Amino acid sequence: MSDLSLLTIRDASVVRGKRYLLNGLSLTLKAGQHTAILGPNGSGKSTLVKLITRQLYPLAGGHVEIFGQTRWNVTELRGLIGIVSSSMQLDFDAHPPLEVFDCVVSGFFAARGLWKQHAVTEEMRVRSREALIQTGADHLVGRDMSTLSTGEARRVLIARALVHRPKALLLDEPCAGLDPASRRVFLESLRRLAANTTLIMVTHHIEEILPEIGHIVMLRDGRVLHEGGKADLLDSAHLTELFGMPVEVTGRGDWYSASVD
Ligand SMILES: Nc1ncnc2c1ncn2[C@@H]1O[C@H](COP(=O)(O)OP(=O)(O)OP(=O)(O)O)[C@@H](O)[C@H]1O
Repeated sequence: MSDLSLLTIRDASVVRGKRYLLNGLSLTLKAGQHTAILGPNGSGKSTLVKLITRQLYPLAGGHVEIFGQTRWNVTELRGLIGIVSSSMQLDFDAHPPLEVFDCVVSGFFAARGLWKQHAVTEEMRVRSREALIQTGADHLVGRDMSTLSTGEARRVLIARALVHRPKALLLDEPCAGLDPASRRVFLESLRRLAANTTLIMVTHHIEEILPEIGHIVMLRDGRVLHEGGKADLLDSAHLTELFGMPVEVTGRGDWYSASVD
């Protein structure tokens, strides 16, 4: 594992009105360190993702660094961290129609679909095909995005993020909207990606934490409540504290599950 910092956030606060969405949050993730960011509804997970994508900025004094860079543009960011959230999916669902392969290739142009001005090279096509194979979505080529199931569309969007060969993938609620069987199949495909890319999963379900993920960040009230190794943190006492009610954690092989009385 490399000691290179993938993400360093120091003393980041984000305020809306009188409310602190993030409250002096500090966090360092290392390259190669697969991580789950876990927290209840309203703990600040989406706000944290928006801070990384620069949809939001911290108050003065806060600091966000990605692979040692404090300034980056959107194009550079895609090569550093590929970001896929369930809300992004809505952008690709609607009109006009968008074919799966075009959706992935258009990732090179940060566009929704291909237009006359986009010069698609053979290398872009090769990389798009590779990315679709990596996520197990190559059989969907030819379909329209609006006809795909939630899980299928998410695989295509992850492939779209992978065309940039990012050093890390940030997956915001990657299993939202998936039934239990689809979720397990989808999680198995994410496990394969973990071999080549650092995964950062944002979730409120410990059932989604892949065996490959060893590092846990617990968010509550806009700050880091606990951070550390999976074996130390994924237990009933820590989850009860995190969610503010009795939670019973059970380990099943390399996976975990939680139940609430
Ligand atoms: N624009 C805003 N104005 C005021 N409050 C906001 C705004 N955006 C978010 N919040 C509040 O900030 C808190 C953190 O929101 P955020 O969406 O980051 O939480 P989350 O952990 O992603 O939650 P969830 O799991 O429900 O998606 C919530 O209490 C939310 O109501």
